[in-house]
Amino acid sequence: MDKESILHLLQRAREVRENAYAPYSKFRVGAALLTTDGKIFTGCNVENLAYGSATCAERTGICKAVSEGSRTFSACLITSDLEDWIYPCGNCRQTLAEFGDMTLILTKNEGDETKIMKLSDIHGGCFATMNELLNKE
Ligand SMILES: O=c1ccn([C@H]2C[C@H](O)[C@@H](CO)O2)c(=O)[nH]1
Repeated sequence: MDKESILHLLQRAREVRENAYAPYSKFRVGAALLTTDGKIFTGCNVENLAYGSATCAERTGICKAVSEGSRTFSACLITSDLEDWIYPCGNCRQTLAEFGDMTLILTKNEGDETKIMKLSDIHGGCFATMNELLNKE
């Protein structure tokens, strides 16, 4: 991916981070998903009093995209309030893996430094497909 496209995704993720509803954690996250046909879907985290049922930014973005008919992604960029790299949580890794081995673009709270990898490089114990799950011992 070229630098310009990455910076555009970063800008969109920073914008949507402003909409994070995070009164409990006070930790805002923004994600921007790029589809294989060039569309961008953004998402922020949306919390509620039952902490465990918060929706992460990445899953908000995936749900928006799938609801609008897009299921094939080439990249997911994530940004947050953290001064360090933000990595997707286990639930999000599994949700992203459901839709293929996309590129992950990790960033920090500010600046345009990126860490780029494939989801499969970090998704560890997650199963990529139902077949993989069923074929596992
Ligand atoms: O990759 C991540 C990690 C955390 N969060 C959210 C969930 C919760 O609202 C808050 C604290 O974990 O950050 C995300 O949206 N994405």
